[in-house]
Amino acid sequence: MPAALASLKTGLGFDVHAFAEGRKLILGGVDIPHDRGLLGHSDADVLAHAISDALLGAVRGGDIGKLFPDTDPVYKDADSLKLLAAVAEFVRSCGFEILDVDSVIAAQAPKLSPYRDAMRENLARAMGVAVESVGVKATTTEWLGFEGREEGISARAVCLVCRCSGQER
Ligand SMILES: Nc1ccn([C@@H]2O[C@H](COP(=O)(O)O)[C@@H](O)[C@H]2O)c(=O)n1
Ligand SMILES: C[C@@]1(CO)OP(=O)(O)OP(=O)(O)OC[C@H]1O
Repeated sequence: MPAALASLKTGLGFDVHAFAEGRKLILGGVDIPHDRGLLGHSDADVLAHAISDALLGAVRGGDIGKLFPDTDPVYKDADSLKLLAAVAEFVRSCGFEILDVDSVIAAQAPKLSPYRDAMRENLARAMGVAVESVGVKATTTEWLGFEGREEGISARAVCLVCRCSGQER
């Protein structure tokens, strides 16, 4: 196998947060108007968390809770884009470059497509990659499951990273 191919790693991330009254709905760093927000120790940005876990998975770096424990008051109401930026730095410190990220949010409501590009721009900036390297999609679950009952939102993400130091790209 060519060395460049041998240095590619994939990552998968998944996260869920429940809706709660009196919380902001922050997705991909965008404050989205809605009657409820997501509950969490941090700002509960389920999309930023799924992408963080995908990146950590790719470099076998554990998961978001290992890096930023939800028992640590430092992360109370934390801006998850800042956590994602720290994860991206950790990925680079392991010798990997972030090549590509794709994601999907499962939410019955609200309609998320108007915020897609703002989310992509925020996430790309946080990770230090081009906006073209970041995909964000949304789907309902056709009223099925906890997302369909509007009890919460889930997000899934995949990424591709490359150990590029000293190798041809
Ligand atoms: N919260 C959501 C969910 C979906 N979308 C957009 O609607 C399209 C159709 O969704 P289905 O679940 O009915 O397949 C989807 O492809 C998204 O473009 C959305 O914006 N916000
Ligand atoms: C992000 C962290 C930060 O303490 O808290 P939560 O907002 O509860 O989010 P979760 O997805 O449960 O991940 C754990 C934590 O790392």
